Amino acid sequence: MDIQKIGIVGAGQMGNGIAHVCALAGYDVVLNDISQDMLDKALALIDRNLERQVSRGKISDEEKQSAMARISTTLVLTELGPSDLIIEAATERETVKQAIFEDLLPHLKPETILTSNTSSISITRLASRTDRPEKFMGFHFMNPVPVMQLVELIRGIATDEATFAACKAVVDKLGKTAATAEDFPAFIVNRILMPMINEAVYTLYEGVGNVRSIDESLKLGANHPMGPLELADFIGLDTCLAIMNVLHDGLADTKYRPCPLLTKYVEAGWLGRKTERGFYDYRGDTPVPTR
Ligand SMILES: CC(=O)CC(=O)SCCNC(=O)CCNC(=O)[C@H](O)C(C)(C)COP(=O)(O)OP(=O)(O)OC[C@H]1O[C@@H](n2cnc3c(N)ncnc32)[C@H](O)[C@@H]1OP(=O)(O)O
Ligand SMILES: NC(=O)C1=CN([C@@H]2O[C@H](COP(=O)(O)OP(=O)(O)OC[C@H]3O[C@@H](n4cnc5c(N)ncnc54)[C@H](OP(=O)(O)O)[C@@H]3O)[C@@H](O)[C@H]2O)C=CC1
Repeated sequence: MDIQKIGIVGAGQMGNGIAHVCALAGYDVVLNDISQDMLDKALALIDRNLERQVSRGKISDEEKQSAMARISTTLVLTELGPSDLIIEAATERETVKQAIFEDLLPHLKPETILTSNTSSISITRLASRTDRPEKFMGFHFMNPVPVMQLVELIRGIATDEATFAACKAVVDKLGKTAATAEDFPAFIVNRILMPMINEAVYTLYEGVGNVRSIDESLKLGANHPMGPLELADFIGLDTCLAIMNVLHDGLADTKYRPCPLLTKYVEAGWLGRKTERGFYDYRGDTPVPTR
């Protein structure tokens, strides 16, 4: 299938990054969210991130302007109806994602491909609640989307080859690299990354180190670009907890139990950078550890 129009649901940090790279690659993009404020913020951020690429000589000002012109935003989910491909990037909660697909389906063309940017949730289960499980896939971008090279492609049990080939062609056109993963909880990247982040929170919880020493240890001792707690704040602590819960429930192994301290931060609404407080407090000029 020749994909030209892409509908993106959810204008948070992933949705805006996905809109950015799709528009830059020449796709027409309609970005949907339930909050006008999120849509406005997303457009402003895309503009800023494209400008950063212009100032570093990565793209021309003309390319930036055409990319911006290819993005429209809407609060009305049904306006994604004419899309050839849907990329759902709303909150990491299965009921939210199911409801979005349910509301969207009656307005879509029969050939439209459905995908989810979920970090962990079963693609097979999400697909089974739609009228087209063979045209449903996991399309998992990494954060920050304009910078990270990888896209994980996850087939559900029913996904057909034409759907996989169409999604792979999109990844190629974005100039990114596809890795295929089987549909098991959290796929490849988060199966490995999230237990490490959770272990860093246990290390903090048990007092083995503080926020700064834990992050510095992994940055200077293992050459990670960000420490695990800094990265958790960057991803969003609600998303990290949701992924650990999917691993714990789906694999039924206590080694995946979420650290109670991670739960406590989420309960406090300290979700990391997006709420300006998590393992660090971002409200001042420089991030200050909260422990
Ligand atoms: C949870 C999931 O489901 C899956 C996931 O995504 S897991 C998370 C995966 N992501 C990571 O692990 C990210 C780890 N961190 C990093 O790689 C780096 O810290 C980083 C790329 C985010 C920033 O790198 P840095 O060297 O500290 O910053 P900086 O020098 O300012 O940026 C590097 C480049 O990225 C660009 N950049 C940084 N953040 C950006 C953003 N949000 N949007 C667009 N461009 C951005 C910069 O413009 C710069 O570009 P050039 O190389 O062209 O100059
Ligand atoms: N953060 C990361 O590093 C990565 C996340 N992902 C995945 O991407 C998805 C999005 O994550 P992320 O962008 O970080 O999350 P954010 O919290 O930044 O954004 C989610 C957005 O979805 C919106 N939303 C919630 N419900 C609906 C709905 N019914 N219709 C439309 N929009 C809705 C939220 O609105 P509101 O705020 O008003 O609730 C919010 O704007 C998740 O599935 C996550 O697991 C994948 C890779 C990396």
